[in-house]
Amino acid sequence: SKKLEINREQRALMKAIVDAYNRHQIPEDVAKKLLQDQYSPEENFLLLTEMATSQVQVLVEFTKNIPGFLSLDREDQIALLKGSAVEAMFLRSAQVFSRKMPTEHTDVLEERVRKSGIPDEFMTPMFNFYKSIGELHMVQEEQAILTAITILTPDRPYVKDPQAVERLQETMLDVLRKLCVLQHPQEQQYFARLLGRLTELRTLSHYHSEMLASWRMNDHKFTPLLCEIWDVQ
Ligand SMILES: O=C(NC1CCCCC1)[C@H](C1CCCCC1)n1c(-c2ccc(-c3nnn[nH]3)cc2)nc2ccccc21
Repeated sequence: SKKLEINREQRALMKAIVDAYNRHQIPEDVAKKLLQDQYSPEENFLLLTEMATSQVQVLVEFTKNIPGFLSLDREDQIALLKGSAVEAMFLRSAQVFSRKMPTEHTDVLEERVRKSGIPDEFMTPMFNFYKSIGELHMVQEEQAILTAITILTPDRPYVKDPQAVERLQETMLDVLRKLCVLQHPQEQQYFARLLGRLTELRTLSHYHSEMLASWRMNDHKFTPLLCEIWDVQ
């Protein structure tokens, strides 16, 4: 039916976002590194800050390709990036964790992350989120559009024109809804489950600054970009 069909304009929008998402992959795959060796908390924290720093740079490039983003107020663009960076990091970590790999690799990866130096009390919410993302078996279009929807969240702090952001987010939500029906015709509520993950993601990112502070080590060093984005140091 007309209602459900992805029209030409939406197809172009989806292509722009997926191309940007694929173009801006994380350079060095952290999963490969973690599967190779067990590192100390200090080395793991350094790995996290390196990966997170490069992911923020990738996120900025990806965001610039979201149709309409660059026509938003400049300060609102910064507020949206700052407000979504931690969520985008956990979403990308979940996608790295849920990537198709032999079961024993997933088990080793989970073990390495569990023993990395992250405080135990955050393991449950973090892995619950990773597993709930994994169970969705998202196609890359869905992953890319979900990341764009996370960035285009109107109620981030300091956004001056939330309506303009809401209009862009609604366009993305409409494409994602149609895509979900097409990709997962059996699962009635797939789209709703997908959006439910964004609520879980926001909750997980509330723990973030506390998580960072309680890594089992002293002297947490950050890059200048992370100090900006993570409000630390
Ligand atoms: O590097 C990583 N994630 C990058 C993935 C790609 C985008 C940028 C982040 C970290 C690893 C760092 C080294 C020690 C183990 C975890 N990571 C995390 C993770 C764990 C704790 C915090 C955190 N934040 N604040 N305190 N701890 C953030 C991310 N979850 C992962 C699941 C699968 C694979 C890697 C994963």
